[in-house]
Amino acid sequence: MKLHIEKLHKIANQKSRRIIGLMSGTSLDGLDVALCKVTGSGIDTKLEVENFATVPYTDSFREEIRKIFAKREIDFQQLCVLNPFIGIEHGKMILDCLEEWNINAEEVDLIASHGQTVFHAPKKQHALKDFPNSTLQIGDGDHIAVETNIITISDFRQKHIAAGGEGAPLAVYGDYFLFSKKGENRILLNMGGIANFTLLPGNLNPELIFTTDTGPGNTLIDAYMRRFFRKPYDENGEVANNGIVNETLLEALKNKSFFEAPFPKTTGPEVFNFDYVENAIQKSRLSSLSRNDIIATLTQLSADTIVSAIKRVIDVNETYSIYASGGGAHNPVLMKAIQKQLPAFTILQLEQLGVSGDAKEAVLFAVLANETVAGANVSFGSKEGVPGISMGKVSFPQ
Ligand SMILES: Nc1ncnc2c1ncn2[C@@H]1O[C@H](COP(=O)(O)OP(=O)(O)OP(=O)(O)O)[C@@H](O)[C@H]1O
Ligand SMILES: CC(=O)N[C@H]1[C@@H]2OC[C@@H](O2)[C@@H](O)[C@@H]1O[C@H](C)C(=O)O
Repeated sequence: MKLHIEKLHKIANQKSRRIIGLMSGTSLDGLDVALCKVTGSGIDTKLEVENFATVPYTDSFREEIRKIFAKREIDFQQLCVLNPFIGIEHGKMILDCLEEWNINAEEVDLIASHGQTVFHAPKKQHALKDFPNSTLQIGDGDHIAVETNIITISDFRQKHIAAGGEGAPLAVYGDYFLFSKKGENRILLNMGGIANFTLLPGNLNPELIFTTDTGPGNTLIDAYMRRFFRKPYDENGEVANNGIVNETLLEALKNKSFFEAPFPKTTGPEVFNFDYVENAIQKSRLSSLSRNDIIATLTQLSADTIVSAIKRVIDVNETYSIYASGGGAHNPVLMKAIQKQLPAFTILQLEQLGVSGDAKEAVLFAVLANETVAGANVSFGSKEGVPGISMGKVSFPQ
C-alpha cells in the first residue's frame, strides 16, 4: 500500500508533527491523552502540549481489566477479548477528546499508544533460565487506527526488550530530549503506581544518563485504600498524615530482593500488591496495627526506597534538582518524606519545566513516536537499559 507509506513519509518530512500521546498506567485511573506539537527530533526536539485530558475509566471498564491485571493465572478468553476492546475504547476516548477540543482527526498526524500493561515479567523476576525479559501491553494499535482514522504507533516496549532492555523505563528517551539542561544535574522522578527516575547529568553526556524503577510509588497505598477505605487513593496523603510509621513493618516491607538487586531494574504490581503487604504484616505479627498506620508506613516505604535508589547513583560531590511528576507528586506526605531525606536537593514539580506532571508520560510516548517516524539513532553508549533504538509498530487506518 504505497499510499500509506507515502503519507507516513510526508509526515516524517514535516517540520513539525501533531501527535497524540496516550498513557494508561498501572494505577488504572484512566487514559491520559496529550495532543502535542512536536518539532524536530532527538536532542533538538521542541514540544508544545496543545491539549491534555485524563479520561477516567468507568468502574466497569476498570473491573474488566482487573480480571486479568498483573495475575499469573487468568481466563485466557478475557485477555483475548480485552486486546481489541481496549483498543476500540481508547479510540473512542480519543475521538471524544478531539470533539471537545474542536479538532478534526485529519488535523492529527499520529497517535502514540502505550496500551495497557497487563503483565510485566523481567528475567530477574520470573527467573526462568531459558526465557527472556517480558512484558505485555494490550489495546491493539490496529483498532485505534481504524477507530480514529489516524496512523497509530503502538507497542513500544517489545523492541526495547529485543535490544537488550527490560521493556522499561522508556521515559529516559523523552526525558533526555526534552528536559536536559547544560550545567544542571537533573533527576526526573515519576511517581505513578510504580516509581522511576531518570538522572540527566548537567554535562549532557548521553552515556552518563541513568534510569531505573525504584519500586512502589502509589500502588501499595492504592491497594490498601481500595480494600479498607473503599477509596481509590489517599487523597493529599490525609490518611497517612493521621497515622504513625511503624518501623517493624517498614523493615519487613523492605526485606525484598528487588530492592537489593543491581540497577537498572523494573517491576510492577505483579510483585508489589496487596498480598505483599499482608505477608509483611503477618511476618511482623502486626495484625492489629491501625489502618492509618499501615498507610503511613506504605507511604514511608515509597519515599525510603526512592531516596535509597537515588543515593546509590548520585555523586556526593555534585548538586541535583529533582523534578517530580505522576500522581504521587500530589501527595504532600510522600513529597515531604523524600525532601526530608535529601535536604541538599531542590525538589520541584515538573510544571516548572513547562510540562504538566500528569501529562508527562503521555507526552513522552508522543516523543517516542516522533523518533520512530522522524528521528535518527541516538547513542547512549553501552549502558545497560537504554538501547539507542526506535520503538513501536505502525498501524494504518485503511
Ligand atoms: N491528590 C492526590 N493525593 C495523593 N495521591 C494522588 C493524588 N492524585 C493522584 N494520586 C496518586 O497517583 C495515582 C495515579 O498516578 P499516575 O496516573 O501517575 O499513575 P500511572 O501512570 O497509572 O502509573 P505508572 O506510572 O506506574 O504506570 C493515583 O492512583 C493516586 O495513588
Ligand atoms: C511495564 C510498564 O508498563 N512499566 C511502567 C510502570 O509505570 C512506571 C514504571 O512502571 C515504568 O517502568 C513504566 O512506565 C513508564 C512510562 C516508563 O516506561 O518510563
